[in-house]
Amino acid sequence: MDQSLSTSPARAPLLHRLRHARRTAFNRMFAAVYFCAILVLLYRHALKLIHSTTYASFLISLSFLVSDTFLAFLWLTRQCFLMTIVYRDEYPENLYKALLLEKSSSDFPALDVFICTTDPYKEPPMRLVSAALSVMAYDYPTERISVYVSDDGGSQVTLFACMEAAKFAYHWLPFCKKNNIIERSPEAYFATNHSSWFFDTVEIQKMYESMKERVEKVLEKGKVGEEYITEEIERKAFSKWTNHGFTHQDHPSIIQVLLESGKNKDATNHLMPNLIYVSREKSKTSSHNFKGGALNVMLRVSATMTNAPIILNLDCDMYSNDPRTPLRAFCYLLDPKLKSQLAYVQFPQRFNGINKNDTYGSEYRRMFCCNPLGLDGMLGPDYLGTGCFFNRRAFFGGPSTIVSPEIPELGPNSVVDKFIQSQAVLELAHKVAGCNYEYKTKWGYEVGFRYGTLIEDFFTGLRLHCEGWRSIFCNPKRPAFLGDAPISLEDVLNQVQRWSIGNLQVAFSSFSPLTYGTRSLGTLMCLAYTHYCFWPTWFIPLTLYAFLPQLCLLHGLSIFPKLSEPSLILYVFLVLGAYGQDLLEFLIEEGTVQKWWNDQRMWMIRGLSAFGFGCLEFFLKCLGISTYGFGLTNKVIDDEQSKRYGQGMFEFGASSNMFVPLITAAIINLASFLMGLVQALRGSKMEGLFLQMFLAGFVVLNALPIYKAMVLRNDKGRIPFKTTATSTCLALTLYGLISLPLAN
Ligand SMILES: O=c1ccn([C@@H]2O[C@H](COP(=O)(O)OP(=O)(O)O[C@H]3O[C@H](CO)[C@@H](O)[C@H](O)[C@H]3O)[C@@H](O)[C@H]2O)c(=O)[nH]1
Ligand SMILES: [Mn+2]
Repeated sequence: MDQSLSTSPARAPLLHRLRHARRTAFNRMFAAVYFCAILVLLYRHALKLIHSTTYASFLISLSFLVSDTFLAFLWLTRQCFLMTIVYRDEYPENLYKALLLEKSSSDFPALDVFICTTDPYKEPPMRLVSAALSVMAYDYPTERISVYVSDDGGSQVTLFACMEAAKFAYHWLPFCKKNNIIERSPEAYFATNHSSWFFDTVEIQKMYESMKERVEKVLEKGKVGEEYITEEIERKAFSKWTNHGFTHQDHPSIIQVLLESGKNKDATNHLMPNLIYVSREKSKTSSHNFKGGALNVMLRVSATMTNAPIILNLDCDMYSNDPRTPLRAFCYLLDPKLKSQLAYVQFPQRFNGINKNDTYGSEYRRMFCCNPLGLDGMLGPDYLGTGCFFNRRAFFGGPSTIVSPEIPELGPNSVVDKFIQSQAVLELAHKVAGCNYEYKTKWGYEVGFRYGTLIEDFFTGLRLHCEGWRSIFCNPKRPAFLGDAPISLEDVLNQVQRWSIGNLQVAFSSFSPLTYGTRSLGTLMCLAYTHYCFWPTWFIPLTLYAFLPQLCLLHGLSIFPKLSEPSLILYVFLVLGAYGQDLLEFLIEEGTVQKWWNDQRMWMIRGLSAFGFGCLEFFLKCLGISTYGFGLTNKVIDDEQSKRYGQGMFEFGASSNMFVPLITAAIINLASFLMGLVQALRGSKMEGLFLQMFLAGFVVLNALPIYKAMVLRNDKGRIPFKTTATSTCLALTLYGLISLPLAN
């Protein structure tokens, strides 16, 4: 499928390879044809608008012109992902030869890993423990690794879990290395089949289970009881929580070094990595900027303690499933030809435990796999929020312009020459973990994860591209990090709502011609897509297409071309072309037809719910009427719920407002489809209404699980009666409302 293209000179050992996907030529040709078809469609809408004779037909033509213009914009900006698709492979085995490394540990750069966690009741601490251990056990000089756990929940349970992880690491690290284990997350390893087990597995599994029991007991109690404290130093650490006035939203910074690589050794007398627990200062009077804020604190605290040139960022719900991952990233980050302009290497986000046909499209194949491949060929993928190796220098201005922070120790070139537990280091670390540090400092404006707001993710990427860096996307067929996806529709939609609010926030704060005026067209398209893909361009056209033609059908009004009209071909081409190309793209990236079907269904569902609610909430916030937070995705799984998920059933359950527009659309489409069917059976001429009926039928097909959950199911995941009733009332109201202009 692909043509090969070496990026290294002929005889030097190959570190990585770039392949251009052959289908780009087809994509380009298809885009040209499709573009012409869009122009014809818009021209047709404009003509109809000008020649409309009634008020109703004017309104209808205007709605179609507006929504198809939005869709055209969306299509146009999406093309940047299809024009230059590339794949990469890396060859870590050549790293030693290519870079003349002696395999002595000092040849490898130090690596700081940040793992974010927030709420131990939504993000099980054992999940965090597994994530941390999977990184601590990397096939990489252990003493060059420092793992920083960022606890935004300020919870002693999380600190306890980290202490337990440190103790377990004493056995786990040598066990993994001796037996050359692939899955170095204990949770994932013990869940694998017994063929990959060794004679000492049972013993270490016992240790793991007993650690798990302790952590879960402490979690249940909410605090660490006397019986779990074995050393004075631990008692001292936990005493911070008993201080008067300590709450999760209001407390001083807590930094606890749990393992120090110079001092701590494992069961086989090898050095351990550093493991540091950090809970930044919180105060009710200053905004903490959620995960973005946490990452900025991590950047500063790690600078004072280890200041590694390379940073890996992980969420507590993702673990590393390949112990050679750092070496893979270093094939790029240490490449002499690339390294001076390379800001980060992003690995794909892949998930475990997704059901057979991916009911909720939770793989986000397009966003996490397909799109970054296209961006990589152009200017580099966006930062996806986790599983990303950064060049620390990239946070301090462009490749040739360095922005030095006020405190020189925080700069990327500063060398830490003191022990991490020395008083000077700890004092500075506590200071820079303070909640007001960013206020009126260069850090607050120019350094760090710039958009330390609700959502930092995609946008850090944008900023780096703008300043002359590039980034790299690793092949999605070789995942290096795995996580769990939410398994209830409500959780999925809340997550998307948060993303859409974050995108809007950044779109409004940064998308100005002044900032981006000098960028290339390709960059602008990517910016536009990433900024706008989550809002009106989804939900306005979708809402229109899910309601208007069907309501008109109920009134017997024809608004699409008749079967005999030649312009029908245009409609068919536009719809089949878009869906067909999308399906193809999906299948090539290892998708299946059923998964694609569910994914396109989720596109509609998201468009009819989360995006609209996200927009609404954002504008209410602008008017000062509402406030929103980072609604964490729930990672605790209910057994019954997960059983239903396994069977591919939709999980509605809670009576969420988010479902109302969805169910309303489902009711209206079913009603209008049935109406059309009855009329057709009665023998009325349906030629003018055929396309509308077809559209309603398509929505009905997509909405089958909704009807089932409304009437046929009795389990806890069914749609609550209240939601069905509200939606029915809304459907009747809409029917009534549309009758008014049509009556004229
Ligand atoms: O105030 C906060 C809120 C969240 N987090 C952490 O942020 C991470 C992501 O939160 P999660 O609830 O798991 O969000 P998801 O929607 O599942 O995650 C996706 O979307 C996020 C942005 O919305 C990205 O940051 C993630 O990398 C991406 O996997 C977790 O480790 C949280 O602990 C914090 O550190 N502080
Ligand atoms: Mn997550």
